[in-house]
Amino acid sequence: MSRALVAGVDSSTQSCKVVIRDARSGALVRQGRAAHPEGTEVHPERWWAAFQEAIERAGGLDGVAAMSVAGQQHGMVCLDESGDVVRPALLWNDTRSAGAARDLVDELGGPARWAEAVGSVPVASFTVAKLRWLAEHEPDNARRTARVCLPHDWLTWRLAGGSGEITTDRGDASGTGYWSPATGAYRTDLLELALGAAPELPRVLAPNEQAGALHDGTAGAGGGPVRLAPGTGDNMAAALGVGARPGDVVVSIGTSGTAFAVADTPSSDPSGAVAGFADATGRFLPLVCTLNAARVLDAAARLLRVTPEELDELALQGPPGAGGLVLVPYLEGERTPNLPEATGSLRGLTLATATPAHLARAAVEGMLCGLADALDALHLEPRRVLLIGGGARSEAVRRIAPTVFGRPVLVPEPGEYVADGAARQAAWLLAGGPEPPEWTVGEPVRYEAPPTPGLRERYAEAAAAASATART
Ligand SMILES: Nc1ncnc2c1ncn2[C@@H]1O[C@H](COP(=O)(O)OP(=O)(O)O)[C@@H](O)[C@H]1O
Ligand SMILES: O=C(CO)[C@@H](O)[C@H](O)COP(=O)(O)O
Repeated sequence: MSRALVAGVDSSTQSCKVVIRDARSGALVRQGRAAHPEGTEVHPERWWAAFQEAIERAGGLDGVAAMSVAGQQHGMVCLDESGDVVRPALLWNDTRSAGAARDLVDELGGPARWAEAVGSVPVASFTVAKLRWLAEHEPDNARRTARVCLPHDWLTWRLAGGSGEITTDRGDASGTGYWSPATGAYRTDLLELALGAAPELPRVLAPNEQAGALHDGTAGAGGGPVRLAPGTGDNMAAALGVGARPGDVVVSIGTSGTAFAVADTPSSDPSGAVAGFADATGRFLPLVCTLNAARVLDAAARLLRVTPEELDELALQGPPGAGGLVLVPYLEGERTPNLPEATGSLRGLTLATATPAHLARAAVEGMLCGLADALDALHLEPRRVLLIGGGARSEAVRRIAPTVFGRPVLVPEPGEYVADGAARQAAWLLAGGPEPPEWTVGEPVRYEAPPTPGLRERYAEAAAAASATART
């Protein structure tokens, strides 16, 4: 009998990736990817087109028995009574809803009230803030909105034929700002506070509950329809894909930078730095997110007119600390710290530091300093720090990270850990049982180096100056 395969999808900010793996062992069989459009508002049909292209590049779904979709968190997908998309989705990195988030925090009585209600204090990224923006700026679209869901919910629903019930999971629901990880229930009062109405919300599935089946009649392995697992947010899927255990902190350098940990109990941080998310297994996922990660390196490479590999070489030629040159990487505003209107800045420019090597080094160090602050905000003493995401493919990032974090980092073999986590979720649907099936993840490579003296302090000063400018 042929072996059963599972497909895992990562519909993230910049692209859609598909992996097809053996359901039992987790061995990679084939994979594909396709780009998403630029910008912070995207019509969901563009994700669908990229998904289909990625599946085709992965050689189709032959032999696949179950599939699961992980997606970028928080994106606001509004549907009307007929299931048509009301307007392009506003993505997690669209900061137009910053004022709406501030208003919502005030209206509920301050950040502590939100942290208590839903585990997180909303900033521009959260769906709840985007819905308030919609109510204020596009009241006709707000009125037309009969259902609200998230990117992975919409793709899963579309795969099942685009009619009937929409579903979600605990992980992604926890990024809306109107679902509580601690109680496992929606706070429709907060949805109403934001939108002035309570459109229908996706049903929150248990971690290995079936979301439906592939609509187009594609027969799965064994002749039955391809079964759909609940799917989840991309960070929750990454935790599953990399096999994160209590005591691990995962630092992901994708479009966003995230630092997160698997926890047995819910968290709530009234400072707003740590989002108290749920994970994809029934546990919790405290997470700190920055808006500026791998694309800081893309921008530096563009400025210097070099390839990513050449940027790595330059950064590794530059002296630790970049001779005092500090790049504060708020290129898209920032989320943690919450400075949606901030811009990037360069400090410490002298004749000596005005070289490509110094700038490349400062870009890598500045981006990593933002993530070091994220790690600190978790207030954990991690057993392991695992580095993943597109930016972790950079040799300079791997070698410089320990000098900034002040601890060794472990880098798993480069891979698509979000899509892998989704595939593991699909395998869990097939296998049943209380825990996902054990898949072997290769031994990570350990990078170790002494901390660079004074670097974090200089960054803190430069970031404080950038933040003071943004607040005036
Ligand atoms: N070798 C590399 N060096 C530096 N950055 C890289 C490298 N490979 C990929 N990246 C960066 O990774 C980013 C994409 O990471 P990914 O985790 O796929 O993002 P997302 O999931 O948010 O779409 C891009 O900005 C890309 O430039
Ligand atoms: O908003 C968050 C986490 O709260 C982001 O991490 C998004 O989920 C987008 O992820 P990437 O596309 O950068 O992986």
